[in-house]
Amino acid sequence: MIGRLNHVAIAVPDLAAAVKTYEAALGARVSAPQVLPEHGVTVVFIDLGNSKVELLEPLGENSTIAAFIERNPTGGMHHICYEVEDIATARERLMAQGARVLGDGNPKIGAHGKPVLFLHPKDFNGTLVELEEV
Ligand SMILES: CC[C@@H](C(=O)O)C(=O)SCCNC(=O)CCNC(=O)[C@H](O)C(C)(C)COP(=O)(O)OP(=O)(O)OC[C@H]1O[C@@H](n2cnc3c(N)ncnc32)[C@H](O)[C@@H]1OP(=O)(O)O
Ligand SMILES: [Co+2]
Repeated sequence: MIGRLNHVAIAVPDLAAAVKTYEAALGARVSAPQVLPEHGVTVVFIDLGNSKVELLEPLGENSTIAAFIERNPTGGMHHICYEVEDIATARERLMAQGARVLGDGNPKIGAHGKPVLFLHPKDFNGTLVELEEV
């Protein structure tokens, strides 16, 4: 079911500062920021050729990642995103296995304009898993 690694996401308290570090220290080519109120984050992507790094900063009072940044003030690894061919089939299989699909349980459109789902970290060895349909 899961295919390629689409991205690894790092939550940061200050996106502009993190972008500067990645550009200056790692020579990263960073995309323009995307403000995504429906996800409560602002994100940029670093294209690695075979995968991506997503840097994300809380957006707004009730950002989904506000609590994460409170717990990890300097930021940290936030989630891993695997690609799936069909998000509805993936959702059925996961629910049949008793995995918790987060939010209202329905896919949302993610930063790449594709449907995404999130799975509870407690069901995947402490790692927040995102699935993106490709
Ligand atoms: C840009 C769009 C999209 C894309 O296209 O790529 C994105 O990536 S959007 C990214 C932001 N959106 C999300 O993360 C949505 C899914 N996340 C959630 O629903 C919540 O963040 C959460 C996972 C339910 C956590 O909620 P939170 O309020 O932070 O805390 P809780 O107290 O409910 O946490 C319960 C438990 O889980 C641990 N936790 C929280 N976040 C993570 C994490 N990122 N990785 C690992 N573990 C995490 C938290 O520490 C709690 O553990 P205990 O204290 O042991 O109970
Ligand atoms: Co993501």
